[in-house]
Amino acid sequence: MNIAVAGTGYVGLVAGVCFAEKGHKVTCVDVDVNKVELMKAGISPIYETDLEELMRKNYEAGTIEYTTNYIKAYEYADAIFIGVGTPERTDGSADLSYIATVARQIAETVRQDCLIVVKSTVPIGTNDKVEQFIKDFLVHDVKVEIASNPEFLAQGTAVHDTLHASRIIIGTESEWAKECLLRIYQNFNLPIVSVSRRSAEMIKYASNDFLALKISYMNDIANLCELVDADIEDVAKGMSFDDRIGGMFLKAGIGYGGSCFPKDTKALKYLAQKYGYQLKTVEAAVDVNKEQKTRLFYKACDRMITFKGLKAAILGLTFKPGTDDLREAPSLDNIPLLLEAGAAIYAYDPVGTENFRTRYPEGKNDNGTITYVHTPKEALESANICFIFTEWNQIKSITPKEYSLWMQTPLVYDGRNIYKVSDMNQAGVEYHSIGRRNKNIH
Ligand SMILES: NC(=O)c1ccc[n+]([C@@H]2O[C@H](COP(=O)([O-])OP(=O)(O)OC[C@H]3O[C@@H](n4cnc5c(N)ncnc54)[C@H](O)[C@@H]3O)[C@@H](O)[C@H]2O)c1
Ligand SMILES: O=c1ccn([C@@H]2O[C@H](COP(=O)(O)OP(=O)(O)O[C@H]3O[C@H](CO)[C@@H](O)[C@H](O)[C@H]3O)[C@@H](O)[C@H]2O)c(=O)[nH]1
Repeated sequence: MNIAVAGTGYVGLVAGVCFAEKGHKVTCVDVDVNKVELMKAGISPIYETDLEELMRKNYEAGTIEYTTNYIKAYEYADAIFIGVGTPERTDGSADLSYIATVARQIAETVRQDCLIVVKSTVPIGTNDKVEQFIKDFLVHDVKVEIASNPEFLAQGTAVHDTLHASRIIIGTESEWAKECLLRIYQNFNLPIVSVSRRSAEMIKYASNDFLALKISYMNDIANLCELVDADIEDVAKGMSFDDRIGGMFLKAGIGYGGSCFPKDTKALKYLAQKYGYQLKTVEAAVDVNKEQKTRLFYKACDRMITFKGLKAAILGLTFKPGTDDLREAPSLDNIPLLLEAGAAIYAYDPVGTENFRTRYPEGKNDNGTITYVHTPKEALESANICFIFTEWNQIKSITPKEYSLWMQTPLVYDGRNIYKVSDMNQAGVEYHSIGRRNKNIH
């Protein structure tokens, strides 16, 4: 089929490339000229495993193209997928302005019957509004219908998650729309769950918020573990054997970040409030996460008399490994606090440094300074304190002994529970992590 995709971020670009890979003719549209030029040159504007290879393969085969010319892309498309952002507004609600812009552009350009598929995460009822909006502004006498097809990929594994998705959710209001989506996904050979549009929109939020809740629950239990001298890693392991609980997303740490969990929990909380309902579980997940993110910093404050002039090694800036994305990363909560306290920060991240530098330029920031380094060793050498924010392999491969060899004071605050407490203590490191008591400190 002839498919257009609006937005070439994590969702739009990966969906477009995978549709091309599965035999469709795809045109990816973005308003960002630089992104489009990069993609035409075979370069992915986002850091994702396997993406560039598939982009090049399909571009050379002529099954995918990139453009800023939405008119050409939309006018004779059989289906248009919308994958633009729905960021958080200051009140927690989802900003639908990008969706509205694309909807208007579609209404004014489509010249043949067309299925419009909303892949972006949108509040329940948005698809209805998009349909009405497009019909209100439709220029040509054609049939348009809206379907919901939320996306479940995770960053860092986006291509794999799309080609091997656990399920494809299609939310439609007619047999025509359903048949069309079934045809689009025919070659993916994946389980398809067909529901109403509103249920599909809810499945996305309910899934993300459940995972966020699971993480916050484990973080809450982890904090209690520290008080009662239990070990959260052992607790999670013991829980994971129960199939009803499952082994995934039980990892306690420095709180969830990323472009989705933080905003989607707040958006559902906001939506519930709008209907006069208090979504207490999700609210609790949000509250726990907020405190979790700076818990280690405040623990360090209890231990230190000052950060002024001290060398603080920061290992990991991105919200998770496998991505250069900094959205809602714990580093963004903690580094400003350390700078305010006067620390001399030496930050290492294998791919996130350039993005971080645009927000915090090298040199003096607030009362402190920040220096970006190329290796963990440069960050750790002569350091007085170390914070681990991301569990990159390059960071996991630092041995406990190296901390005590390289640092002036081997004092480590690990937000990802990378090491065994006993290994760190044996190596002479004062080690603070999440949900596990440092046996050397009472
Ligand atoms: N990032 C993820 O892992 C992920 C996973 C599942 C769902 N989602 C949801 O998918 C949506 C998109 O997320 P993302 O992370 O891919 O966003 P993103 O910010 O990475 O990309 C959005 C893209 O849309 C482009 N754009 C804006 N207006 C446009 C227009 N009028 N026409 C064409 N392009 C336009 C932007 O230039 C940008 O390149 C959000 O609703 C998000 O919640 C994201
Ligand atoms: O046990 C865990 C698992 C994850 N995290 C953290 O949770 C955040 C999100 O991680 P992850 O879910 O792996 O990454 P995302 O790319 O944000 O993907 C989530 O958000 C996407 C956007 O909606 C969804 O499509 C995905 O299904 C969903 O996993 C990160 O900060 C992780 O460090 C934990 O703290 N403990």
